[in-house]
Parts: sequence; structure tokens; C-alpha cells
Amino acid sequence: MNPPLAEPPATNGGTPRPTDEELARRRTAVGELGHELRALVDAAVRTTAPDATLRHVADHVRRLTAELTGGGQRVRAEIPAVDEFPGGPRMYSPVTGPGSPLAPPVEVVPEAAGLVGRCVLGIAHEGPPGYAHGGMSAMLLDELMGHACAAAGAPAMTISLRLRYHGPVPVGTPLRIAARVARTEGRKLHVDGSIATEATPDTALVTAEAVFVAPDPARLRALFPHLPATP
Ligand SMILES: CCCCCCCC/C=C\CCCCCCCC(=O)SCCNC(=O)CCNC(=O)[C@H](O)C(C)(C)COP(=O)(O)OP(=O)(O)OC[C@H]1O[C@@H](n2cnc3c(N)ncnc32)[C@H](O)[C@@H]1OP(=O)(O)O
Repeated sequence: MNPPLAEPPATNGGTPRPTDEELARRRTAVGELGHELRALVDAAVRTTAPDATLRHVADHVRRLTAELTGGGQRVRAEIPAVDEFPGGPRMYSPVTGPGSPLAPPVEVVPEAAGLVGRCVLGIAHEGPPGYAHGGMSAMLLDELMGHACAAAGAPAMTISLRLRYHGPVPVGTPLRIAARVARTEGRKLHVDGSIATEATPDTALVTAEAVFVAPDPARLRALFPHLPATP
């Protein structure tokens, strides 16, 4: 398995590391913006307001976007100051991130045999009317299965993901996503997952089998140049 990662450096590109209090404040603010953006996305895909209202709102949103981009931007592969990668919070994850307008977001808790995630998908996540897009189910499972690897001590990347869609996943309904590492084989982890509703947790709507690989240390450095140095 890969060696543990060292503490992050005290500075990040000349910027002093935030204190715990600053970090907590920032995460709260990131979560508040994410929450409002998700409400905006939901309203945008459900609205029946007249065209003039859509244009008016688009003008407002354009101004808000300019306000956010004015204060500086994170570049590709840079790890956000509010995150701890790997193994800690990822505020902008499109699945679990409280700061992401794309995320349901899923809340992940450990359970005896692995992990369980809970969320409610919205109309923005729809494929067939009233049901989740199949790619959304794949994304939820991929992420949860990745978390199961990290929880088992081996942060890893998906090399294969096979899904079976047994029944459609309803939107607007509390869901339960389960993931567990079934077996490991060197750096490879074989992981099982499923999605069901909270109301009928024993009826799997989607099942998944995946293989993850914990990258070799040299590959890891090449893929994630912003990771803190290993000891
Ligand atoms: C401190 C650790 C940090 C690790 C990073 C963790 C990230 C997750 C963090 C936080 C969890 C949050 C949750 C996220 C969840 C979402 C997951 C995703 O969406 S991941 C994105 C989609 N997946 C990719 O983009 C991978 C693309 N593949 C690769 O980049 C490489 O294959 C990689 C890095 C995974 C492995 O590369 P190598 O160089 O370390 O390992 P080699 O030697 O190539 O392979 C090892 C074994 O696996 C087999 N293998 C590799 N790739 C295979 C493939 N595509 N199909 C079949 N077998 C494959 C090889 O044949 C080899 O097997 P033999 O030991 O010979 O038996």
C-alpha cells in the first residue's frame, strides 16, 4: 500500500495556511453559496416563468458570476484550501461537496460492512421523466465505492465499473447508496455497491461491481502534483 502522506506544508504557494477557525468559516460560506446555487439550479429547471423573467434572471446571474471570478480563480489540479485530499473533506465534489451546485449532495456515513450514502436527487438529475439519469447513478456509485476504498486505507481510482439497472431510481425520494470493499488483490480493490430507496432498502434498483487501483507512488506524483510531499 502507499506510504502515508506528510502534513500539508505550512504555506501553499506563499499563502499562509488558514487557521482552523478561518477554515471552518470559509467552509460554512462555501456551503451556503452551494446551497443557494442548488436552489437556483432546481428553480431554473422547474420554472414556468415567462421568457422576460428568464432573461432578467440571466442578466442578474451574469453579474453574480463576474463578482465571483473577480476575486481570483483556482487553477486545474490545484487542491482547494478548504479541502483535505485525499481522505478529508472535498467541498466541491460533484457528489458529496456542500459547495457544489452539481452535488445532491450525498452524506456519507460508515456502516459495519462499508459505507452508506444518503441523498435526494432533484429534477436537475433527471433522465427519464421522474427518474434519475443512469449516469447520475453511476456517478453516485463510483464516488461511494471510491470512499469505501479510502475508508479501507487505500485511496484509489476506478479502472472498471459495471452497473446493472434493475429498476428506475426515483427523483425527489430519499435514497440509500451502499458500498463495500469485497476483496483486495495487491493494489487492486474489488468493490460492490447498490442504490435503493430508504423506504425499501432491500430492493436494489442499481447494483455495481467495480475495480479500483491504488496508484503506484510515482504515478500518484505525476497525476496529482499538488499533493503534499511524502516523508
Ligand atoms: C494518496 C492516494 C491518492 C490516490 C488518488 C485517489 C483519488 C480518489 C480520492 C478520493 C476518493 C474520493 C472518491 C472519488 C471516487 C471517484 C473515483 C474516480 O472517478 S477516479 C477517475 C476515473 N478513473 C481514472 O481516471 C483512472 C484511470 N487510470 C489510471 O490513471 C491508472 O490506471 C491508475 C493510476 C489507476 C493505475 O496506474 P498505476 O501505474 O498505478 O498502476 P498500473 O501498474 O497501471 O496497474 C495496476 C494494476 O491494475 C491493472 N489495471 C490498470 N488499469 C487497468 C484498466 N483500465 N483495466 C484493467 N486493469 C487495469 C494493471 O494491469 C495492473 O494489474 P496487475 O498488477 O498487472 O495484475
